[in-house]
Amino acid sequence: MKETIVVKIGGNASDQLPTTFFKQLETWWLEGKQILIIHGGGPQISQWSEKLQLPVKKINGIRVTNNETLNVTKAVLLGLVQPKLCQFIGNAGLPVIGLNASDNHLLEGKYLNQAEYGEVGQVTKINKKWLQEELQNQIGILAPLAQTHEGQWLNVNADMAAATIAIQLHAESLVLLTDVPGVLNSGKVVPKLTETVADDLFQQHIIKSGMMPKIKASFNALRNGVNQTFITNDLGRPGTQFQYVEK
Ligand SMILES: Nc1ncnc2c1ncn2[C@@H]1O[C@H](COP(=O)(O)OP(=O)(O)O)[C@@H](O)[C@H]1O
Ligand SMILES: CC(=O)N[C@@H](CCC(=O)OP(=O)(O)O)C(=O)O
Repeated sequence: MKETIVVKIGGNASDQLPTTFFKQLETWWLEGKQILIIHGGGPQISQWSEKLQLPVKKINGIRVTNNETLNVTKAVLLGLVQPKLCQFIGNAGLPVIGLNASDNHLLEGKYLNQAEYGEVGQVTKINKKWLQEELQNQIGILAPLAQTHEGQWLNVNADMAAATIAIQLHAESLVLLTDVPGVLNSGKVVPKLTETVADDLFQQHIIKSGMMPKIKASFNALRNGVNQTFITNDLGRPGTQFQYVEK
């Protein structure tokens, strides 16, 4: 079976993708790898929520989402962020398809903690067979939303969605592309990060906010069979590589 690479692009990163991003995608594509991109859009959702005078609240990097925020999230991710990314990648001469949870039951999910976060979920199941077929012919760009078995849409943190999907696809690598060159400690990138060191940086409040779901997602992926996980702002540089030590 072809090697699969899952790349998550944060909302900040998606507005200013460097040439190296498209070059690396092209290299992987020409090498015959399957590529799935999960896109975020957090800053864009916050911006539109503010314009619409809706509350913007995150707990540990997870957006508290009521029904109105859920509608804004769907509109922004599927109406603004995803088409723009498809356009950029298509303009780079690569075959691409935009995807969402409702395509052939692509992403099923369940509530994370409705009392705390509202209409927020985690991915529980993917339509792997159909997705693998789609990825044979084109690069997939998928939004981080899921649907419950009953059809209720859920907002999913894109880092967490990317990790679960990478696990279910038995991906070789998961790359979290963001607006910082890796996990930073005193202004320097930590090149290799174990869970013990990550816990320590978290206790010291050096790892916080949007970095928290990324750390959790990266170790979750490694624990469950993904061979390599990275956080970087440039696909040409490894940034921080996560190291899983079995306990
Ligand atoms: N130790 C850390 N190293 C680097 N970034 C950190 C750290 N702790 C918190 N952050 C924050 O995490 C942000 C990346 O998360 P986020 O804004 O959610 O990005 P994305 O939109 O790519 O998911 C960085 O811009 C930075 O502000
Ligand atoms: C539940 C939850 O937090 N969902 C995220 C989905 C988008 C996202 O994760 O975007 P970034 O990767 O750009 O942060 C949100 O509403 O912001």
